[in-house]
Amino acid sequence: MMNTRQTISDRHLELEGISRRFGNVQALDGVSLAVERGAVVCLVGHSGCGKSSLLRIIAGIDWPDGGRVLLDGREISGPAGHVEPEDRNIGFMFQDYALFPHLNVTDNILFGLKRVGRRAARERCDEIIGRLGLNRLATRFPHMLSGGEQQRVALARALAPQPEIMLMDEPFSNLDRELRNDIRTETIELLQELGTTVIMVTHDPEEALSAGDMVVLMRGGRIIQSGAGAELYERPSCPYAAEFFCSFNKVRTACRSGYAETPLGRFAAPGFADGAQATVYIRPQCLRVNGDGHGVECTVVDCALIGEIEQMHIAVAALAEPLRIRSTDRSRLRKGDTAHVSVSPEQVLVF
Ligand SMILES: Nc1ncnc2c1ncn2[C@@H]1O[C@H](COP(=O)(O)OP(=O)(O)OP(=O)(O)O)[C@@H](O)[C@H]1O
Repeated sequence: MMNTRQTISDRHLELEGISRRFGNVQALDGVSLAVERGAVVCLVGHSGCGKSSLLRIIAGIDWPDGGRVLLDGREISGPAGHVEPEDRNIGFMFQDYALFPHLNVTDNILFGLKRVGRRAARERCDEIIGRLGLNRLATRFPHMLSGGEQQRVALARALAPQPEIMLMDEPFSNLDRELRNDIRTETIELLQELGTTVIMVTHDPEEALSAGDMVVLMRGGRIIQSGAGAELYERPSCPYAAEFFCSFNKVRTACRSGYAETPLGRFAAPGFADGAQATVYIRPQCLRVNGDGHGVECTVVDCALIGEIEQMHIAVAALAEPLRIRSTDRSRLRKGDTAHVSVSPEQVLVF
C-alpha cells in the first residue's frame, strides 16, 4: 500500500502555475514544479528564460501575478497571502556573493543571525566557520579574500541561520573552471550532508547535469523539460532540449516505413508518416571513423587534438555539411585522408 504520509512530507516545495509579468515581458508563464526534500535541483536555461525571477519568487523577495508557492504543503505566496522572506527559513546565495565590504568575515556571518540571541548566534557562527575551514580568515575583510574564499564566506553566511532550502543564483560562475568544479562538489556535498533542499540556477549545461538530482530546463518563462540529468540528456523531449545539452550533427531527410533514411544509414522514426520530413540528430561521439573499410566513405576535412579528445570534421559525399566527430581514440588521420565512418544508432534522435 502506498505510504501517503511519506509522499506528502517528501514534497518540500511546490510551485503551482507561477506567472510573473514585467511590462511587456512574460518572465514566468505558468511554471509548476514539485521539489522533494533534500533534492538538488538545477534550474538551467539561456539568459532571460526566467531562472532568477523564479528564484526571487521562491525566496519571497518578489510576488507572482498568478499561481502559488507551497512550503511543506502550506501556501507561502499566492492568493491566500505572502509569508515574508525572513519567515520562510530559506537561504539565498547570490552570484556576486553580496558580502558587506565594511564587515569582516565573522561579522558578515553574524549579520544573518540577528534574530537569534547573541550567544547562540556566536556559537552558530563559530560552528559554521569551523565547518567551512574559515578560522584563519575570520577577521579578514572581503577585499582581502580570493574568489573561492569569498564564495565560502557567502555560503557560510547563508547557511548560518540553518535554512531548510538554499537558493543559489549562479553560485560558482565567478570562479575559474578548475576551482569551480572542486568548490561545487564540496558545496553540494555539504548541503546534502545537512539535508538542505537546494535550488540552484546555472546557465551551464554541464554544471546542471553533473550537480543536480533534478534538472529543470526553462525557456521563455516556461519549463521545457524536467527530470534526472541523464533523462534530459538521453531522451530530450524536443530539439531545443536536445541542443541545449549537446552540439549535434543534424541531417535533414525524409521518412519511409517508420525509418529516417540518410546516407549514414536508416534510423527508427516511429510515428513519422511516409514522406514526412525529419531531422536526424547524431552526437559527435556516436560517429566512428574506421580504417577497415566498414561504413560510408568520407574525407577528413580537419583533425585536431583537444586535450584528451580528438575532434575531426569529415565530409561525406551525399551530405551538404561536414560531420563533427569527437573521440578519445587517436585516429592518426590527417586532412585530405580517406576513411570510412559508421554511426552507433542507439543514441541517435529523430525529430
Ligand atoms: N524587475 C524587472 N523589470 C523588468 N523586467 C525584468 C525584471 N526582472 C526580470 N525581467 C525580465 O524578465 C525576463 C526573465 O529575467 P530573469 O532575470 O529571470 O532571467 P534569467 O534566466 O535569470 O537570466 P540570466 O541568466 O541572464 O540571469 C527577462 O526578459 C528580463 O529582462
